[in-house]
Amino acid sequence: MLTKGAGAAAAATKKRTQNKEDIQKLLEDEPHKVFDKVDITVRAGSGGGGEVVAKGAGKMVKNFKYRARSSLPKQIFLPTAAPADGAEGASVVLVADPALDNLLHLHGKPTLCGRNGAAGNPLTGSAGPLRRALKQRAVTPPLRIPVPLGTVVKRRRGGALLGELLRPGQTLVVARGGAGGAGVVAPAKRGTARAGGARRRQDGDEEEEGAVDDANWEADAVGAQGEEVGLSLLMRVVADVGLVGLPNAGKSSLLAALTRAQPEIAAYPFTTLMPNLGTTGTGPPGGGWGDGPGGAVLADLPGLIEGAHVGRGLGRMFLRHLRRTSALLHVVDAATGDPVADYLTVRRELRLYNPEYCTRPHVVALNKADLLAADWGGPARAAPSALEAAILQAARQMQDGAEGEVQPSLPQAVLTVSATEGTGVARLNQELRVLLE
Ligand SMILES: Nc1nc2c(ncn2[C@@H]2O[C@H](COP(=O)(O)OP(=O)(O)OP(=O)(O)O)[C@@H](O)[C@H]2O)c(=O)[nH]1
Ligand SMILES: [Mg+2]
Repeated sequence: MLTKGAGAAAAATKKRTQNKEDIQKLLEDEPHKVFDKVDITVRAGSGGGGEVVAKGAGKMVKNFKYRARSSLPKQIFLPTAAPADGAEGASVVLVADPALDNLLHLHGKPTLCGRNGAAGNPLTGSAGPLRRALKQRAVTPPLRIPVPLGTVVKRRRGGALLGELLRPGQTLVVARGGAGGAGVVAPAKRGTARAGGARRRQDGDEEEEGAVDDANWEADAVGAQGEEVGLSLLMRVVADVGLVGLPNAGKSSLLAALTRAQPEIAAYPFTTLMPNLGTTGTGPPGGGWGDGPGGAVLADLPGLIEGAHVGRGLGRMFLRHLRRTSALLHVVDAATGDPVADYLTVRRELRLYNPEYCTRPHVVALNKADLLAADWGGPARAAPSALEAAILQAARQMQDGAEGEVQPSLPQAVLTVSATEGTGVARLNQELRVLLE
């Protein structure tokens, strides 16, 4: 029986280790698969125990009013202070941290625990030090867990929504600390005599039978257990504008041109695996940028391909990150065979995933204009102005072709830009500002 139990325990440990290794491997190899969700368990601290003071406890102290030959006693009895309460246990609080953009730091963590409350103690515990100014309840600092903006918190069991963290610094208490135990005065034991208030214990065998009247008197002094909750955290990018387009269209390059962000840029598809955020400047048009209040937050998402709405490529995993954006910036590679078809592919994927997405106001950026100029007049390449017109035309056709319910929006502007050379970027910035107003 014992060996069997030991075997099961060893198996459980092995499984745990295996799980941990799996998570570690996943985090190293494919973090984009789990960057926006994690399951964690949090446990708040338990309350500290209340102080237990014997009834009539105290001590004899010198009576300062005593004068020779006065009738006052030389010593008087000083009862102990009222018994102190235990401190409340630490609550567990989630805090929206604008510096974070994923939930990877919470993977593979054991249960996150708040500290237990301090026991009631007139000197150091909940009653505070004896100095009056400091004599306040001891406070147990809560356990603060940083999460990125846009985190949705659900209870793992049952899936009840506990809250969302959208503003920087916003907090959400997910597990409350246990209440501290109350300070109690122990009932007098039978067979304990007091003389002059001082406690004097009688001999052994009498104390032995010292039964207590209320057998449960000590229960009040015990601190309550802290809450333990299993949570599912899900993050959705919070941004004003979402950058969408086929892989390799230059979305990350445009984000780098419009903001201070420094996303990875490379000449192959699916360079971007996790959303990158950046804030546009509010400086004068054309004259540099700088982050400041009022700047728009742009989110550069991984490339979309045909079938993304059913999960092809990085598909659905990222389409949902558009939920909280209020406008879209379509990035189209103007130097491909058919930029208009590329634009329509992305529009269609958006509509198939969520019809509401393609009704949002948007701007089209025809990127890589420098390549267009290089081999001007080639058979497959149209002049920028003709391309812009063709995109508008296609958008109108899509709008006309829509059946009833949802009207896809027309682009508010179609601009030819070059992310690498910076042409048209200042105008694009302006258009985005207008778009958001
Ligand atoms: N000539 C030229 N090349 C550009 C321009 N913008 C981007 N590129 C190049 O296009 C390639 C892809 O750029 P990215 O910004 O990584 O494209 P992306 O859309 O973010 O790609 P994914 O993240 O893979 O979806 C890189 O080699 C860039 O240097 C441009 O305006 N002109
Ligand atoms: Mg990219």
